[in-house]
Amino acid sequence: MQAGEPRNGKQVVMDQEEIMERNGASENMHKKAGEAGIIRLDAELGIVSLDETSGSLIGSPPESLLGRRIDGIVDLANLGKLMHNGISFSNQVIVAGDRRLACDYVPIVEDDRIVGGVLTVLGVLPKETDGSSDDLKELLRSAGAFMDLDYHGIIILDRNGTVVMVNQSFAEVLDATPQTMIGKHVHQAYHNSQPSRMPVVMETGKPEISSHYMNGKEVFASRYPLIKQGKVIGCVGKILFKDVREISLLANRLQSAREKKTPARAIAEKGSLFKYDIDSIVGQSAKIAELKETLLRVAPKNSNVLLRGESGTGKELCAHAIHAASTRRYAPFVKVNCAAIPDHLLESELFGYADGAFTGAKKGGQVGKFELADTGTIFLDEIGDMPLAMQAKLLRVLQERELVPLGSTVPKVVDVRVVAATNSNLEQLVSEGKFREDLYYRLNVVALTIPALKDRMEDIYIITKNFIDHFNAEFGLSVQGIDSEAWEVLKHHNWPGNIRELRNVLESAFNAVSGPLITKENLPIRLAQLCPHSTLPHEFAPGEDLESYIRQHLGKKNISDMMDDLERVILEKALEICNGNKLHAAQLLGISRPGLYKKLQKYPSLEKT
Ligand SMILES: Nc1ncnc2c1ncn2[C@@H]1O[C@H](COP(=O)(O)OP(=O)(O)OP(=O)(O)O)[C@@H](O)[C@H]1O
Repeated sequence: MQAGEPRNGKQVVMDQEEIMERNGASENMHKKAGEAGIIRLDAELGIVSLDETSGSLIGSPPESLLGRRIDGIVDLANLGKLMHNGISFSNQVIVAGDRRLACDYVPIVEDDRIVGGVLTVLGVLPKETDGSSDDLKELLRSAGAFMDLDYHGIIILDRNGTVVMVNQSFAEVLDATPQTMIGKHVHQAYHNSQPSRMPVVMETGKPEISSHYMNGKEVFASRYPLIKQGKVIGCVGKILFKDVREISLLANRLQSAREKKTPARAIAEKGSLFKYDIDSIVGQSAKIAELKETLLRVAPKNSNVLLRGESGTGKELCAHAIHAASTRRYAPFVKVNCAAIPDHLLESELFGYADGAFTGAKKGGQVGKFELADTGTIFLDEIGDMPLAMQAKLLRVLQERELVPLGSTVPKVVDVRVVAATNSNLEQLVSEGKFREDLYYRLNVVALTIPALKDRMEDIYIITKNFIDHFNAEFGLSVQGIDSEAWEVLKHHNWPGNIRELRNVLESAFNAVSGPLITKENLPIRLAQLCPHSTLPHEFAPGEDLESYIRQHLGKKNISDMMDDLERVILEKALEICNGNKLHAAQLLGISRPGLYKKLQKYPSLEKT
């Protein structure tokens, strides 16, 4: 259909009503419009129907407008492009003759195709705004198109201090709408706020950037005088940060990334602010590609995530990646290892305590991890080891989004996304009554299983290459790779400790390597022993006869080293019997969970396996 050609209004209107209902546009638009005029357009911006109000607001009888293109009747400036591209806007200005009209626009989409749109003419803007200079009017027309799309709040004043343009984002900070602000002097348009600095900026002609209290919030804003041929014609203000705390969070992160030499420095130089992000998950297997895709899909949502997988597979790394790909990325990421904290300290660690809550408590109390993670992400590692009493308290915080610090009666509201991880069989713990079923369902909203290294052995090459690069930088070496005999050893191992074990093996090889390639001799003895033709002297290993070990090493190793060998084997065996469950292993060994963690720190290859 050509522009200007009359249309069969009735038929098209009925179709569009139907489409609008489906798009959810109709009801909202009418409600919002009140006394406003409604103009329905087709895909080429031709007028399909319009009401009396639109005609009188535009200043022409409706029948003289029907069938014509809207951009031939009013000056849409850049808004025309948005409408053509199916982008909605609100409270933008179009010019009809000498009238400036405030308008909203919603496209109508059917089967992913833009079939038309609804332009709501909200009203004629007050005359005083027309006191702006021609230069300012021109600027406003071209500014209109981008202002509504800008995340930052933007406001424009004319030389008299009258608001001539303001976007949704800015108005939201004041709990207002652009329509209620436009036409008012800036001092009347702001409520519950510090007086605007923009009139001052127009007086001095000097831009300013500073924090400002608006509607009870401290924002960070810039203001620039608009100068044409040496004359101030208005002022533009922009809210750069809607909460000044965002700035210090960002600055702290940048600072710590700058200070650290490796690996955060390297990551920062790559252009990322985060310790780890999705690119830190190395692997080319289909399993890892699928995992990364899922991580990126769930990251922007706010749902709790449960990461499952054997120890050392990269659950913590994935938690970091989720945080870095979420909208919470500039807020804190706080990790809590539920198994490593003694039961009686866990509550105060998570929720904090008030002044004088218990004997020995710090003066002034202490902020808990949940509060530290406010607006960010809390990573609850080893959630399966959380004591039952604590599980009930955690559930309450997840449900009510508020916590009460130990010894306090005042609840605190927290906005925290929970990513939990476990290598325990939670379903079994639930059936044994050791893990609350309701908490299980709360955490299990999105469950992701990280594959074990043995199930994606094709990744071992690229992960090894990455660790070699990493350790070359850390050790100041230039190791080229791994010789074929050493590769045989790595490939025959079944990696119960997964990537963490591979990393530890390579780190220990870097301590031993003397040439360009890592050899079998540079690998830990217990690994090299797997190779059938090993000639290396062996260490005490599980299943070995204790007496023959002692005979072989007496006089070669001191007693403390031999005790360490023995301790390592005992710990390894206990963990194996308990399927890696540290709480059970600690009970079996007759020590506390934190005590077990302390011991495991002595043996890198065992730590957390
Ligand atoms: N895909 C990967 N690419 C590179 N490094 C990885 C990968 N997965 C894990 N790592 C590294 O392996 C080590 C162990 O990872 P991580 O701590 O995330 O494992 P985990 O599953 O949380 O372990 P645990 O269950 O014992 O807490 C870390 O040094 C981590 O950076």
